Amino acid sequence: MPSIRAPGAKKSTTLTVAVKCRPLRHKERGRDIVQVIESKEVLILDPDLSKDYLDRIRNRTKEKKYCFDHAFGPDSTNLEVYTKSISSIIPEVVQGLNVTVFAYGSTGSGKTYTMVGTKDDPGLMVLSLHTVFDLIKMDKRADEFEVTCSYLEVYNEIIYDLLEKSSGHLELREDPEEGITVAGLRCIKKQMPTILGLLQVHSAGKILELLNMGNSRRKTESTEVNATSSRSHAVLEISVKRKGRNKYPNQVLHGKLALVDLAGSERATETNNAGQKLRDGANINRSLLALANCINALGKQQKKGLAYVPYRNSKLTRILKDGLSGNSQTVMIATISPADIQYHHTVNTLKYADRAKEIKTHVQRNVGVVDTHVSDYQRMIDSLQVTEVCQLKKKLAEKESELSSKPAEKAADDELSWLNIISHEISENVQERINLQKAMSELEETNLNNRSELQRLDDIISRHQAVELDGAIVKDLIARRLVILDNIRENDEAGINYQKEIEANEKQRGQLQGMIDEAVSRNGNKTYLRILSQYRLLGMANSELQLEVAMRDQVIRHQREGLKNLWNLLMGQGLDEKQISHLAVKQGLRIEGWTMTPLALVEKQSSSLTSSRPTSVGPSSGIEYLEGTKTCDFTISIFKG
Ligand SMILES: Nc1ncnc2c1ncn2[C@@H]1O[C@H](COP(=O)(O)OP(=O)(O)OP(=O)(O)O)[C@@H](O)[C@H]1O
Repeated sequence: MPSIRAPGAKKSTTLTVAVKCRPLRHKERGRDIVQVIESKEVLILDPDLSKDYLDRIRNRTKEKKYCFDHAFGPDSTNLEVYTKSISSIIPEVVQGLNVTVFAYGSTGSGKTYTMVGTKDDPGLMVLSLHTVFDLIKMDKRADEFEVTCSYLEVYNEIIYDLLEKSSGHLELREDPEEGITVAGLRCIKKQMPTILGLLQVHSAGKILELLNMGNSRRKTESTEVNATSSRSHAVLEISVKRKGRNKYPNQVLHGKLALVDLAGSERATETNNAGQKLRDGANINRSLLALANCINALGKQQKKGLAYVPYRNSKLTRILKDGLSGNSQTVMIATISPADIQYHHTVNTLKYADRAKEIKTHVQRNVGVVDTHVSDYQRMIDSLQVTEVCQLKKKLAEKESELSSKPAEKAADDELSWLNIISHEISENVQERINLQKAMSELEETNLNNRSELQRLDDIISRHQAVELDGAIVKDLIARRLVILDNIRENDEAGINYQKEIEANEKQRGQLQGMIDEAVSRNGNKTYLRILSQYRLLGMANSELQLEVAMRDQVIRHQREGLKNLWNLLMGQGLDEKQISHLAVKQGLRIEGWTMTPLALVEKQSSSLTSSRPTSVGPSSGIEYLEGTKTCDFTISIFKG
């Protein structure tokens, strides 16, 4: 019997921010200027000792104080950080919720130490993994669990697999069911109670072994501040699928835990590096800049409503999208150094963390079904990418080494490697275009919502003005109207920039294509050309499939919207669960996952729902104007008929 899913309850939660100050190192010059007060406050003393009492009372001091959810001093262990700020939310992962933990701070401030740790002081990645396995072992129900683990790094805006010895470049995919995924990323799988899977892992210990191997593959460099500075952003993802044996047998709860060790947040110039290192710095900062922009926009969203969040501006922010805004309970660990020479970095990190406190996420249980058309489709594309394209790449490499062993063909060889680079650039160019087009359509959607809110506001303002009701209300509504207009203007400006980027991207595509066609027409090596054209054709086919997937995502989003309206309509009629189920049965439909009556649901979701009472417009507008509408959020999935 075909089925639809009942609306799921969403829980709004703010980002948890914890600060950890590392100990002053023996070799470190300078003075300790950080004080942690009552496990919540962080006081940064003025690094300039020459300031006298008078300067201080004239408020010329650079002393600063911040308050966070948790603050840990130099004596705190990783276990303490874990127990107080994370351990309570890890069990949610086993219950189908998403959790994201990321460490942010300047180079040498202790991010890797906190996330990975040492043998004597294991880090948050290790402690969380143990908890996940322990929780599964202790589970009393007869449910089946599947735990998979992947570990990647983003270096110079390229994604590498840390679980692969020599990983190629990996690409991001957007799946309407799974969210952002990385095609071709190696996943270590453990199934409980039956152990199946390609790569079997019998315990957390085995995964930890692989994790250590992955860490040793991370791109590190010696900077002036840190001898083994991580130049990349590393993301460990632990995914837990739980399949019920008795109730809803084809229902799967899918929780994800993402643990992120970011690269240093310092500016490239300040690490006094040059050449490749400087390029690393610029690219690391491109991702971190994008992250800062997203955090700003998300903070603004709490105050202003529908601000556009530019997740698409970097690989890192695309990967972290769910963790930052969407369906995730998120913890930020801001790491700082106590040294006076690090004052500016420390204050920058704390300012950033202070802003992040404002971010709200909306957590919802991820419920799926065992089999879906969508994931089949995605798997098909991934296998095309991973197997066929990889095989062709291998053949190409073989052919190239064969050619380079013949001196007479050296010129052809050079030409061929050049062609290879160009082919890769074309594929990157297509990816970028898809990304830009999606960003454009998201922007348009945001502005569509802004415009409809504007329309509603205008109607209500004119109604209020007509009957000359309370002037204060009209004043508030007009102020809100200005905020919305401001949002629309900013989004329109961002749209113009995206449009320009799309045009530049198309121009580059044309140039690359022209170069490759010319080179191919000049090259005489028939075998190579055959393989190359096959490779390119496959690459094109893959890109086209991706475009189709992007368009299909859009359709699914609209279907989701349609179904949401349908539920709103049903609930607006005041029907109860029994009546709706009865209607559904008559239509040959089954409703899955109903755990409470729609009325109870309406009450639970009081922030987004309205009954006959008016409700507020924006998250903090304090204005009430919507009348008599009921709305609710829900999830849908695609079922085989
Ligand atoms: N809590 C701590 N206790 C003891 N030593 C620490 C602690 N935190 C960090 N350290 C030490 O400080 C140094 C820098 O730490 P780490 O490499 O973790 O910094 P990072 O923020 O990851 O730097 P980068 O961004 O350059 O990779 C290391 O030698 C580490 O062992």
